Amino acid sequence: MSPTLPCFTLDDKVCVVTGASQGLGQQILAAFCLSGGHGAVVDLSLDSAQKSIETINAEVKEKGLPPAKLHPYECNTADEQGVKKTWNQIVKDFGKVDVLCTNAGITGGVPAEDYDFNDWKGMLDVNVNGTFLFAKQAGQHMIEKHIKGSIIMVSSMSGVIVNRPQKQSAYNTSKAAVVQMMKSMASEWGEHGIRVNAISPGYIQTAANEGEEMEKLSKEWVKDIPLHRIAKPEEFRGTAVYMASDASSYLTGAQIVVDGGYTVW
Ligand SMILES: NC(=O)c1ccc[n+]([C@@H]2O[C@H](COP(=O)([O-])OP(=O)(O)OC[C@H]3O[C@@H](n4cnc5c(N)ncnc54)[C@H](O)[C@@H]3O)[C@@H](O)[C@H]2O)c1
Ligand SMILES: OC[C@@H](O)C(O)[C@H](O)CO
Repeated sequence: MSPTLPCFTLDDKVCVVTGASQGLGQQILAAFCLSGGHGAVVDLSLDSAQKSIETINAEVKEKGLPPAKLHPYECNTADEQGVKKTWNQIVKDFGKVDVLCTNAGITGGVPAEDYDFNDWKGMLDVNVNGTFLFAKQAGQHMIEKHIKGSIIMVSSMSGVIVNRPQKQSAYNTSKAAVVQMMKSMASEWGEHGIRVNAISPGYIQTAANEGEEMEKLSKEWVKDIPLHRIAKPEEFRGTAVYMASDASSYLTGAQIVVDGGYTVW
């Protein structure tokens, strides 16, 4: 491997990533493990979390790097009791947590005038409440154990702009809320040396954007993207490692929008 700045290392850091069975979350946890970290895969199914671990381990091995310690956890991030139980188990298994990335999220939407209230609440429950529940556990743990940790919230460019042409008011609202949550927690926990930041991606080639309808939409989306393409999930690895590591030791309360330029207009 080529040398890089030592401050980017995550040697022996324990990293929890929610929704890490696939897509962006899997790439973020893989990046942490390739940088020396260990971690927890939190997702809705134990089976998919285990498969994700196998994929990450295979890449770490292929690159000749030291093996990462990885454990799967089945947890709905919107379930308060489930989150507490999972968090306690993670701390029992690893002894501590240095990095949390709240990535689990759902997408989709219908015109606002037709939005079923239960669907609206369901979106906010996962994207906002699920983020809060995990961040709260991490904040408590890091304060109590005097860990100068890093919390990374996955928001979206949809928290900054309104996407077109698809109508997704609940999703956009949820992602804007995540940014304010991130800033609020950064302001409260800075005195403990805990940093809280957000990655706000543009369109990524993941399962969330697959299917015939999405194919059609993506032809519209690329017209507004200066780089003229949808991102690959691995293109967020660098930003995640930067935010998790000492490379970003003075960064808190910040949102990095990684969107191929979509929000320049
Ligand atoms: N794909 C994009 O274009 C895009 C753009 C901007 C932001 N994002 C955000 O990135 C994050 C990851 O998206 P992705 O594209 O990889 O999606 P994805 O659907 O491929 O993966 C999401 C993962 O989260 C898990 N998950 C969903 N709800 C959960 C819950 N309640 N509890 C635990 N796990 C849960 C899923 O099982 C899945 O493994 C989301 O927060 C999404 O909003 C995605
Ligand atoms: O499927 C649409 C979503 O991926 C979403 O709009 C994304 O967050 C990009 O803004």
